[in-house]
Amino acid sequence: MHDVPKDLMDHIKELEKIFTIETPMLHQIVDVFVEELKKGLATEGSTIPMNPTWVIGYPTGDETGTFLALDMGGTNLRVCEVELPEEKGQYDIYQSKYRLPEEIKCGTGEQLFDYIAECVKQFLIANHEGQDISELKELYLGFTFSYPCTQNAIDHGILQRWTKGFDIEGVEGHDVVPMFEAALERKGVPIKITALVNDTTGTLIASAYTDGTTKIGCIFGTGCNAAYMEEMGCIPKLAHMKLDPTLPIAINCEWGAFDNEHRILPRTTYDIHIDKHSPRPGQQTFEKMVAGLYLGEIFRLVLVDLYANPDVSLFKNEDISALQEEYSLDASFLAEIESDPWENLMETHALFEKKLKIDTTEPERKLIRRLAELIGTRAARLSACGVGAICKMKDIKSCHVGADGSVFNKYPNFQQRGAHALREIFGWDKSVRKDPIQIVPSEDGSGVGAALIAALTMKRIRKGIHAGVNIKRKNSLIPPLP
Ligand SMILES: Nc1ncnc2c1ncn2[C@@H]1O[C@H](COP(=O)(O)OP(=O)(O)O)[C@@H](O)[C@H]1O
Repeated sequence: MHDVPKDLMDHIKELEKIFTIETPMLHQIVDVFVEELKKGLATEGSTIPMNPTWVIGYPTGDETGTFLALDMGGTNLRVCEVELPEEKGQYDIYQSKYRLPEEIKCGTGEQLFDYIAECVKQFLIANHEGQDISELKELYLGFTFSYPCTQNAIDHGILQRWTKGFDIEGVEGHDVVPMFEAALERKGVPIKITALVNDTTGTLIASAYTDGTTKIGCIFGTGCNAAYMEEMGCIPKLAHMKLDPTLPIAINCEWGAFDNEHRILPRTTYDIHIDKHSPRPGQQTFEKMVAGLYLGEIFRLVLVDLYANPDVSLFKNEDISALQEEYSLDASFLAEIESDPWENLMETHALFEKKLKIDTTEPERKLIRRLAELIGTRAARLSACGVGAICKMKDIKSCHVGADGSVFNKYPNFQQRGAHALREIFGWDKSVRKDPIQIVPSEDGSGVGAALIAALTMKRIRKGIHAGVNIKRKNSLIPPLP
């Protein structure tokens, strides 16, 4: 970068210092992460909640039939119909995508559930032409609701708190399943919610269905989270239930809350700013450093800060009012900058001109590119710490980690950077020809995974096997404990 003026070069160095996570820090973060995962298994209400999902074991292959899945992500809403045939590992999927309007994310619970019930209705009308939808009583739905819930049974979930920028009144502290079922009833849609599923658990189950070496499911999208299969005997907080200690149960970690106490993560002033100005300050510390929702905002805050710095000549004589708008850039903006193949970063020039009406110089673009790399690399390396921590805690020596989400699938080099960090965490050198633990693109967890979990649940119900603590919920499909 010999053509970059000294003031910009100095600031690139400063940014490198604050955003780089060196190998020793990776190790320290993993160690604290393991402690916190264990605390979550031991005690209710820990920082990392380690929520039992009541998904008991992996699919065996004899789950068959047609199931619905509804995926309420942070950005989109998707309705799927999944056919599971006789052959294990196979499926057919039909789906429609709907945008979640911004105003819904800050409205009321009734508005939210009415909106998604209407999407389900429209999907059924389109996919069951000629059929009366009020007759579709035999369809069962896996509801992928990817927000931290306390689950006492698989078709039950009390929302602990909204994440990913949602702030909908009247839902936190309530069971979301009856709220959604009431909305379906209002719309005249008679389907039953068989399972409330987190996208991470769906990813774990869907990936394990087609790849038996899968041990962890991860999401790197609007938010960031993971799920894995735990033995009941390793969950002290459920010991009072006196269930078979060998019973496998999927745990939704909700690891986005890691380090809410600020013990270890090297937060920059920009991370602190994001937290302070978020709807939930003090929560989701890890997520706010790695998830898609925040990467663009971290990037934007750094540029605004440099512009205001009299010692730096960045965007001088430019109108930066578009850049000053909060959350105006998302992770795809950084992904585009990192994908620019030209030495003079001419695509980045066009991007800034089009999106922000800023005419950039080549040295400015060098700083911009380096900043995007630093933020994207930090996110991938921190994400690898979470994967490393689960593997260390469970003494997993080799496995596939099924991963999904636009950041994982579309952000350039995210996968390679994560793999590199895992090599540093586990100390694999060049003599290890194939990484024993690999994060790989998953099957469709929120669709196929949720449908598989609905199928698994129906199989257990038909066999009369109870899963979950004794709850009294009107219309619950789960039989109470004998
Ligand atoms: N091309 C892209 N590269 C990197 N990140 C992207 C890209 N497109 C979208 N994103 C980010 O991914 C997030 C959405 O994640 P996604 O997995 O698509 O949905 P959801 O989390 O709602 O299920 C957004 O925060 C957005 O910033």
